[in-house]
Amino acid sequence: MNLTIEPGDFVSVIGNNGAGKSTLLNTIAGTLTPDAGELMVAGHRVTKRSVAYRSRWVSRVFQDPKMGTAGELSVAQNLTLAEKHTGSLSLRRYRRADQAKRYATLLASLNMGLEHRLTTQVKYLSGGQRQALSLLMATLSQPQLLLLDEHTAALDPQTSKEVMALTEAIVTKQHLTTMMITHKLSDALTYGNRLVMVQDGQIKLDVRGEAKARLQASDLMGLFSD
Ligand SMILES: Nc1ncnc2c1ncn2[C@@H]1O[C@H](COP(=O)(O)OP(=O)(O)OP(=O)(O)O)[C@@H](O)[C@H]1O
Repeated sequence: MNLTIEPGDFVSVIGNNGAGKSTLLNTIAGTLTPDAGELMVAGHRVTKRSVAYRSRWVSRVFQDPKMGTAGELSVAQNLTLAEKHTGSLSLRRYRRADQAKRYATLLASLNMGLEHRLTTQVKYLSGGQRQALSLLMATLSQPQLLLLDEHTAALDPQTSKEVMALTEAIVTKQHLTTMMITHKLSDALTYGNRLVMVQDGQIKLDVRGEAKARLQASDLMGLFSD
């Protein structure tokens, strides 16, 4: 597979079960090391580097809302952890006294009522609230690459819509380079400037811009059955 993601790309990745989508994301994130080939992230050769090393550039939101947050910790404590991870001085230099106010402002932008739940343990949040928090935490550091691994698949249709709208808002506001695996063709068509279809470990289709905007679900269904 040879794939170059350009800065600012928002790529939807689709494909049949077993096509290789997760393997691709795992290889980029570093949970899988390829037998051959090379992987560059933000100009750095990271092929054999650990997940932790890459995490300064790469953030990930998983399908399972429990994966991106610490359930025993409060909403505020989770945000503090994410901030510590960013190493961002601009974020760190805020005084502790400002923290609650600043977190409330950040959380209010999610429109999930989380600004009133700062001291609530995350395990008591709904899946949608938890996934929105995961998204916020994953993007606090302004990552060079945001990986979304079917991050709305475990949510009900309405919440899934809300989290997708939130995703688009955050990605657009921060100009994040993003790869999103999804089985929802409508989401793949609606969101992002580029669509990649993976089949048998290869890129079967790679369309962007106008060509992507013209794509219909029926075009993709035809390719799935090829
Ligand atoms: N470390 C590995 N070494 C060799 N083959 C692997 C490895 N990990 C996964 N595979 C195989 O690669 C293929 C692609 O799997 P992958 O999980 O990437 O598919 P997927 O497109 O994400 O599917 P799904 O939509 O079901 O999640 C599968 O046949 C899987 O068994």
